[in-house]
Amino acid sequence: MSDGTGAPETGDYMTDTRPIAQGEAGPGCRKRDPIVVAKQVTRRFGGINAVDVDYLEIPRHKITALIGPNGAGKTTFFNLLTGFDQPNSGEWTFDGHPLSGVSSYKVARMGMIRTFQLTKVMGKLTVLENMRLGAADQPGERLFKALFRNLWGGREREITEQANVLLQKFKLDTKRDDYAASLSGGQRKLLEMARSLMARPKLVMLDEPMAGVNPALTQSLLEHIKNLKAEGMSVLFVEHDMQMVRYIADWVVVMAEGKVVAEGPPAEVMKDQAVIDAYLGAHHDVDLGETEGVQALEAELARDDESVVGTEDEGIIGQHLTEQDGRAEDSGKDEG
Ligand SMILES: Nc1ncnc2c1ncn2[C@@H]1O[C@H](COP(=O)(O)OP(=O)(O)OP(=O)(O)O)[C@@H](O)[C@H]1O
Repeated sequence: MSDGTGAPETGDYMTDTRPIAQGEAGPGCRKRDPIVVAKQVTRRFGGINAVDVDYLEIPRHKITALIGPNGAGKTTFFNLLTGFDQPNSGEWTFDGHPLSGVSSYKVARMGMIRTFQLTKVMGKLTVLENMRLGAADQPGERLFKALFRNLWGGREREITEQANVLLQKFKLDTKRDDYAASLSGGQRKLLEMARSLMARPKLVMLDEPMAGVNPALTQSLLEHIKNLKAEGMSVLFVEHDMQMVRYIADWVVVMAEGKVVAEGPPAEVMKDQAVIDAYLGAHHDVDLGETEGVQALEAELARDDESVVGTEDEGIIGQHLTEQDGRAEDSGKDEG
């Protein structure tokens, strides 16, 4: 810290301790440096207001968790921001550029890349071929390629080199010539994350990156997410597991019934009454901001079949419950 304001040395995003919000944290609060600004974004399915976000800014160079109970609208909001779905109303900008109505392909080219809850790697392509598909301007089989073979040949080599570096980082280099279908669920998640980096994104959006991942790979995924920030990217991720959120998120946005009901640093947000109400219903006295609080909640939920925190087979809380029930830990999910 050179200037005493908490601003990082150039490029050191891990040590930036300046407040993320301008002023008090709360739903729709302004950020010091937003990368996404969304206004009055709505999406209805029949009579359901799946997304009804009045105003939201996503901070740049930070890891933001988007949490909320099942059906809160998190995935729909991801789909809207990235052009995979169209809103009924609303507008948003990414890095200062208006993005509403822009196709998913163009959104990706502009540097906003997402992964999916269920991975979308191509099983019949090799790991390396999947990686090459992720490059922003991969030449493919265009006429130009034939005409300017040397030029494209150089770019193709560059893409392969970039893919090899990433595969090594993600410890998938020994699998590079294997079909993606042969990878475990956790390895496919790693591949999808590695592939998303081929386009050199500014914002990486991860939809439930930890779900179904074997605990042995969870730590590695968490470190990779932290590394994205260390390398200057912004991250927005959906996660049900509160421990994970507390471990890596700088900022937490809470959705319930399509709306943003709370925002703030993880420890504070998890004490927020609106969050507790949205998640816990009757369990008002439990503090999600502390490990002991989570344990107390586990014990309480174990006695209450109706409670929903995350889903039955996802997340630390869910895992504990299934263990206590004497059922398999990874029931029915992809294993890592
Ligand atoms: N294509 C669709 N058609 C009809 N309803 C939909 C569609 N997609 C989502 N919904 C509804 O919109 C609401 C929000 O769903 P969404 O999947 O965005 O929630 P979520 O917060 O991502 O939930 P989860 O944590 O379970 O993934 C839900 O009521 C859901 O049933």
